[in-house]
Amino acid sequence: MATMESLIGLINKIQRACTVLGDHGGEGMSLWEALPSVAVVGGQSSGKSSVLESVVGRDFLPRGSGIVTRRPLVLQLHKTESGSEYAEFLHAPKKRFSDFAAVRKEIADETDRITGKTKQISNIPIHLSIYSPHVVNLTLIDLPGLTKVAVEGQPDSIVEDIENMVRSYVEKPNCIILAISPANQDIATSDAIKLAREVDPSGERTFGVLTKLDLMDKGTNAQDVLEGRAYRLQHPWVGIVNRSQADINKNVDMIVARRKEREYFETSPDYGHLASRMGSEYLAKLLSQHLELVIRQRIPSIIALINKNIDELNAELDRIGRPIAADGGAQLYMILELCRAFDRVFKEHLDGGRPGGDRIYGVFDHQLPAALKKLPFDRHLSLKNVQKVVTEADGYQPHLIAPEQGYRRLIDGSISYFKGPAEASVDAVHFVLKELVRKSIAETLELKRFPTLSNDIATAANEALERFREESRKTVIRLVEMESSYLTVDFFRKLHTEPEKKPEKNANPSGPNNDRLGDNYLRRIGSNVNAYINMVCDTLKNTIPKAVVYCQVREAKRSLLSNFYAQIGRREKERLSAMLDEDPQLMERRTQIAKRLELYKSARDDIDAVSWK
Ligand SMILES: Nc1nc2c(ncn2[C@@H]2O[C@H](COP(=O)(O)OP(=O)(O)OP(=O)(O)O)[C@@H](O)[C@H]2O)c(=O)[nH]1
Repeated sequence: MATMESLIGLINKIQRACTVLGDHGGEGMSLWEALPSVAVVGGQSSGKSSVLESVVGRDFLPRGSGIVTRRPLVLQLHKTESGSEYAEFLHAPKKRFSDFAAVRKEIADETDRITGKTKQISNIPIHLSIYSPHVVNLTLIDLPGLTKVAVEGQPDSIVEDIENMVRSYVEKPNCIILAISPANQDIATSDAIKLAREVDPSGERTFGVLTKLDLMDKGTNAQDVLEGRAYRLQHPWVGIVNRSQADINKNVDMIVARRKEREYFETSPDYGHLASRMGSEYLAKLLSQHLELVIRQRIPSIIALINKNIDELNAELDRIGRPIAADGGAQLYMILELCRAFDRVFKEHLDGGRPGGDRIYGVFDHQLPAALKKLPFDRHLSLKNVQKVVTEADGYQPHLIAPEQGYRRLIDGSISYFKGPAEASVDAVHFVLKELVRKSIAETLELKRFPTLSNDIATAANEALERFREESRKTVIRLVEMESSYLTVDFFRKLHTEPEKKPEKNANPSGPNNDRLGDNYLRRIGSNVNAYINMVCDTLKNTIPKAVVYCQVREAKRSLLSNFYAQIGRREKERLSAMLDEDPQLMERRTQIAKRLELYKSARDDIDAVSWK
């Protein structure tokens, strides 16, 4: 069975972790909200600070008129076995305060650091731990005193602002409310009770504390309240006698004050019968016991919440990737793995599974045939041009049988038109591949966290594609030039054996010499060349795609990153780590997650250790 003190000490640990994590109960269910805490609530001058101080047993809270507490003070009391007392602030973790006057000054200064010297308030808590053999383990939250009027220099809204801030703490179901009311005021007018009733109507988490019993009018007493008749709460009321202002001015020691308080109750004719259940020491014990009960009830849900947080953080860590190894070999391995991941995605685009590869087929199936169709052979093989080319080719001696040179020039001229569509196919496929590289990088999840490496891969892949394009361009141009360099002889031989068509009736009637360069004759040359070019076109329509795929697509699949691999293999460790440079925001996020994980895990270990003891 866990001991009470270890349980509360444990909760203190978790609460400190929450503050480190900046988790002071924002949106959603935070760990902070899952843990019980004790908030001290009361009107101004109700004796709030005095109660807190006597529970702690030390003078340390700033005093003054008006609103002194302008930020919540989360006060964690740690009982030590022996030794000296000291205090520590979370915002100055290395500094131990053993002078409590300095603690008071630090609270005031730290308040001003956030709120400025104005009398504004802030809901960011100050975290103070006090280590002492004279305290019980307890976490208390001191809140600004509820007020009814704004003092000079404060906006009118301050009354409401304070009430809202106090309410934001006490309305949490895990908050135990220490409602301070002065005995010399009618309990019906108590600000603390009013607010407590509003947020905790059943009274199960409200502890009524009645201060200033010694200041009541002679002949009156607070038995009605303390015995629960005037205002009923589920927990018994505790009466307190704090130091008077005169005691404070005389620097009456806290220990002495406690003794005097004890004596007051023991000797009081009104409260003697209640003495064992009165006073600040009793209040501290009562609170600890109640906290133990609440914490014990909460352990399963706290563990569940921590586990949920751990799972979420782990999942996020998986998503953004684990930290990078420090040694060169491991980094090289990692780079190669990332390249391979990219390569896999890229190949899926080409081979199917991901879209994009089909666009290459589109180039061959639509773009190339359409471009071939548009070639201006009509113009090139028009009667006029045929005549011009044939005549020019003959020079000063007209041909005798067949215009051999004329044919060759017409064919050469026509074939050279194929270079355009051939090169356009090369370029079109190049752009498809380039786009696929871009897409593949974006789709390679593993690469997301490495913008530098992504860039390097993109550059290397694009350089390779550029080389393939050049090679492919040379190859398709060569294919076209091969067509000019040696013609298909059979085609022309066959032409020769075909019977000549009879000239049409209204054809050119001029003599044989004239007929040699007559329209029919030229038309025939044109149509022969055209037929030959059609045959070449059919061939190229098939061979250009083959060349393009061979030089560009096949190479991209085989060796897109080959040069890159060779380069990085030679690289120094420094340059490798530079390549694995991550997005700084991501690195920051990972560090944060790691820190949170560690805190949650240690909180969980602590809980496990305590709850199974
Ligand atoms: N005689 C006597 N005086 C008390 C008692 N409790 C508080 N006082 C005095 O009442 C005054 C106000 O007490 P504080 O403890 O400062 O009250 P507070 O609620 O913290 O007030 P603020 O800090 O202004 O919000 C001080 O002068 C205390 O000495 C008590 O039980 N008996």
